[in-house]
Amino acid sequence: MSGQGAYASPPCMAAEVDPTYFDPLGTDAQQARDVARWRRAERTRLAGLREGLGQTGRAQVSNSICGHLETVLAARGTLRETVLAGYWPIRGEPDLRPILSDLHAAGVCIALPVVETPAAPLVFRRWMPGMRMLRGHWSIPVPPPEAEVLVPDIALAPCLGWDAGCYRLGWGGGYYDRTLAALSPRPVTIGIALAAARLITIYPQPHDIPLNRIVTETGVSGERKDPT
Ligand SMILES: Nc1nc2c(c(=O)[nH]1)N(C=O)[C@@H](CNc1ccc(C(=O)N[C@@H](CCC(=O)O)C(=O)O)cc1)CN2
Ligand SMILES: Nc1ncnc2c1ncn2[C@@H]1O[C@H](COP(=O)(O)OP(=O)(O)OP(=O)(O)O)[C@@H](O)[C@H]1O
Repeated sequence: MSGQGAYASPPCMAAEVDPTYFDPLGTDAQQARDVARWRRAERTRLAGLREGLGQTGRAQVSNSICGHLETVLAARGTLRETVLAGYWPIRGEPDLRPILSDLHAAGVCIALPVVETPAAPLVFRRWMPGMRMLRGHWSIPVPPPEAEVLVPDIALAPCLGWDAGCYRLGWGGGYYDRTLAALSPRPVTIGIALAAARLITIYPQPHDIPLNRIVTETGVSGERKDPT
């Protein structure tokens, strides 16, 4: 971009007239960059934390999470014909495939997220145990293109980090936030995380959408209700 007219409005010169002038937009941009840098460092640390558990530790975590998740879902009554979005585990994420298979056997429609367009909302496609999977964006296994597109009633979102406000830190693509922003009504959202991945805050930004609950290997967070 060059020359005048490339911007929607002329640059703000107020600080040159009065250096103490507070430019809220400039400050927000700096803060957003600081948060993005902090999040990148936290993602590396939190991925290492999960790595450090080893396969046996991660399997124990996955087992316990499946148990707590079962309790949370059972409290919702029958889920027959409900669409529940899970995920195919990557990079040490808790493996919920056993519970997804059980739910499928109980008549729940299971969907998995697919990045069909980068930097756009996720698409959810129907999954069944044993289904042929393809490698999608980021090499994540996804159902084939002929699998039915579904809209989830409940979405499980894997979290690298989380906070007490039920805010989620993911892999940095912004995919769940974009997806939840585009869905109306929003699905019930359940974050899946390691207890030790709890942060004091993820420094929520305007685009961050909190989840309704977080399930870890040690239990279930209180429910965060959506504003009505
Ligand atoms: N198992 C699983 N499936 C999932 C997700 C997930 O978190 N776990 N997703 C949850 O969203 C979606 C994929 N998420 C992705 C998140 C980031 C990038 C990515 O390209 N990351 C960049 C960094 C981005 C940045 O920092 O600006 C990279 O690592 O180069 C790709 C996919 C859908 N499927
Ligand atoms: N609704 C949205 N519209 C446009 N851009 C968005 C939206 N939500 C998030 N983003 C972009 O995505 C970037 C990454 O967001 P964030 O750090 O919250 O990712 P994340 O939640 O960790 O990622 P993921 O959901 O993919 O695991 C943000 O800097 C923002 O620019």
